Amino acid sequence: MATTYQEQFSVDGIQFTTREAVELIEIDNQFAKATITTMGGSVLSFIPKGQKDLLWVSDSAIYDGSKPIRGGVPICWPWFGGAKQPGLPAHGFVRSMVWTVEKAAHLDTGETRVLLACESNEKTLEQWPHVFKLKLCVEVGASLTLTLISANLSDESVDITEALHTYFSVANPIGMQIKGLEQSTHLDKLVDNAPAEIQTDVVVLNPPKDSVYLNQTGTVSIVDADNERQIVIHKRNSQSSVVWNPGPEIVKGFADIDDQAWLDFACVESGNVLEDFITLPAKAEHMLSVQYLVKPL
Ligand SMILES: O=P(O)(O)OC[C@H]1O[C@@H](O)[C@H](O)[C@@H](O)[C@@H]1O
Repeated sequence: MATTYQEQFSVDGIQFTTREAVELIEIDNQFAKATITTMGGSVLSFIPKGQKDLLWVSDSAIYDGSKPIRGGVPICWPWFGGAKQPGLPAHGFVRSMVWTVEKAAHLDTGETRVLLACESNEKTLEQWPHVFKLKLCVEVGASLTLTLISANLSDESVDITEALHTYFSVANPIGMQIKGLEQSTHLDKLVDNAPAEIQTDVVVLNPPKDSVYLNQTGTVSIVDADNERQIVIHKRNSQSSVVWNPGPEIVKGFADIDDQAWLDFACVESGNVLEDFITLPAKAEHMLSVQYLVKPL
């Protein structure tokens, strides 16, 4: 009989469970609780001790393995947004793959580290003809750190776009401030990626919003005022941020988001998208990393 993950990584505070067809990794340490799924290598929940969840997952999310779970931190890779060829999935294919757990352990600091991975196979090569391995290192402590490592195992250089498509749980997205995006070139996806005016003032979310901020490398902060907290996003090797909330009309087109649920989240995504693409030379690796932490207002 095959060894289960629970047998392989037997340690208090790291529990492997299932919900329908989806495998979950439940972490509980002195700093926080977190839930990760092997479906798409996505973190679904991060609750620092004494605080509310930073992440939002839809009440109508689908757990039968047929599609990515709506919420948490889906990984868009090897492309962000629509595919260049018709018939291929938006935001790439790794969010629909079942990832492998390579490591799961507590560190001497009391934090927990889980390493997940996925790699090219016959099906991915049909969609994207490049041999790759993708690793996600999840570190659960007082903050949540996600490090995505893209390895190009082929003999040719390849271009990728990517994003950690994070759904943050917020008390009220209407009029919410998102700091750190001012001064960046900004494209409006709601009007065919039209270049929008560079904003000199702090971005205020007025759903619907679907905006890409290019050449944006600095820290971004979500002012979740009604929860009396600020969610801080520190980024490494990320040139782009994306802000998305469908608002009351567009949300109706999403079967796995309830009509009122746009009031509960804001996606603030970190990555390298559109013209901020990454060229990965043959056999090279690229690392994208984010750290999410909560500060009182
Ligand atoms: O429904 P999906 O494929 O998860 O995408 C959700 C949204 O993801 C955002 O990143 C895009 O900017 C939006 O245009 C898109 O609607």
